[in-house]
Amino acid sequence: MIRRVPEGAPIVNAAQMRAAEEALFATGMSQDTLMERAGAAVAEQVSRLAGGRPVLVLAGPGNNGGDGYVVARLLAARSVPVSVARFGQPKAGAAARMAAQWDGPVCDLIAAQPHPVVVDALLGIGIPRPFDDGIAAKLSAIMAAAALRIAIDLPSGRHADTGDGSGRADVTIALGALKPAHVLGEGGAACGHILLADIAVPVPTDVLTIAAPVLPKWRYDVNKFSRGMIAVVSGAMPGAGWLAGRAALAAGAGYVQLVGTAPAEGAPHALVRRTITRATDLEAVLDDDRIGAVVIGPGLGRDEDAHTLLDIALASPHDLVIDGDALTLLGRSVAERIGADRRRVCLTPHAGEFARMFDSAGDKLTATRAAAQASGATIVHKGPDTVIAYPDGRLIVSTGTNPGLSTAGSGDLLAGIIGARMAAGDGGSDPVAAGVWLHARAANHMDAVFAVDALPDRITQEVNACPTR
Ligand SMILES: NC(=O)C1=CN([C@@H]2O[C@H](COP(=O)(O)OP(=O)(O)OC[C@H]3O[C@@H](n4cnc5c(N)ncnc54)[C@H](O)[C@@H]3O)[C@@H](O)[C@H]2O)[C@@H](O)CC1
Ligand SMILES: [K+]
Repeated sequence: MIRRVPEGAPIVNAAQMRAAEEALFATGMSQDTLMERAGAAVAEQVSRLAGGRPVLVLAGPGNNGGDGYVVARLLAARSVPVSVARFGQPKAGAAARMAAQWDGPVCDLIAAQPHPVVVDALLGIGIPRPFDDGIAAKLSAIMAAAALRIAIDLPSGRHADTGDGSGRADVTIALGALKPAHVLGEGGAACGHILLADIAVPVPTDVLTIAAPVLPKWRYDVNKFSRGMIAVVSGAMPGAGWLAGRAALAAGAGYVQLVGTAPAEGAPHALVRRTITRATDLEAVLDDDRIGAVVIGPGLGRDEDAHTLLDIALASPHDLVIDGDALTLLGRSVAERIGADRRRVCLTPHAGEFARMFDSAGDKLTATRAAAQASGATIVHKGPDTVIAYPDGRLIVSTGTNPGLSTAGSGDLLAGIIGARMAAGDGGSDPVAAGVWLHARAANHMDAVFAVDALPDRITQEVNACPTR
């Protein structure tokens, strides 16, 4: 499923969210005001999504439940048919005060009747404990009978920071900021579409969801080199290099050289083949200061020639996109060898490649950030949740993308697109994130099953639709 995830949205963990709320309370804002604000934002969305169907709000014991009581009251005020199923006694404070203001139909969760629309306000960013058997069974029956399940902040039972647990929703309305659970792994998928309710809580963070890029505007005297000249170093499986080169052209590069001892044949003819006799001949090809970026790794193989080609690419002064086999060849010595102190380097590992190069303990955000800081490279840690980490600590997460992208050749395209954007010059937004966005965005316009060969044309459409500056 392609999930809607807000672009450029802040992501914070539970502790950071609580600290942001506390900072606001310290300025004199009351918890009731904030809860009213959260409830109003959620009620607005629920009323739109419910389309007149009866709504059941499941209200838990904490502040998430408090939000639920506000939502019920505001929906009733809009004449939406709504009732509340209560789970546990609302805790003293804002939650209890909001519960006391609900004077509509209410029953215990265990006695709740199925409804077409269910609003899950049982648990939020508090640490969830598993529900006891009776409640768990009742909850799954209520959820199974619903046509639309809307979770407030998190599907109840999911841990905000890890996404672990068992809750599930069709739509999750995140309050104030996204949490790691909304974007990472199976937990992210379990949240369904994500909406962000702006409750005006300032959340300082350097972790954001990906956003549409701005591409650098061409100068009046633009030429094939200034648009971006890239060299794709092709190895034992030249088809992969061909895909990277084809995608680089599609993503706007002005001149793409496909270099190898056996480059792939076939269209497009704009792809310039530089067939070399021996791997060592790469040195002369890369001795060209018009080259804006070198892409190496797709289909490189791991034989002796592959080592030679990689050594020469690393010895060149060019910016690098390193993918596939080249990552495996670098392994644990990646930081020492890539020379990220004298050029831009982008590494594009999937989970297996990442584990061969870096310590992958901890969650994906933390591990990827540490790897970027240790290597000095920008890292695109691919997967259903792609995490981009910059050496300065910033993170960008791309998630919710068409799972049809999970096919052989997809990563080759991505390496080529990133290479093209890196070589396209400055002035736009970050070229690595731009590449990841274009790849995902193009895939989201395809059906579930598509051939990667068909993606480049769609990538070109996306490039042409991007604003420039
Ligand atoms: N902090 C604030 O001022 C605001 C918080 N908001 C809401 O408050 C939420 C966080 O509130 P809380 O910290 O109260 O956390 P929760 O609402 O997640 O509730 C945690 C409570 O549930 C209990 N609990 C957990 N698992 C249970 C189980 N299996 N059976 C029974 N009880 C269980 C815990 O012991 C704890 O008392 C946010 O997600 C958001 O929805 C919003 O109202 C905005 C303002
Ligand atoms: K919830």
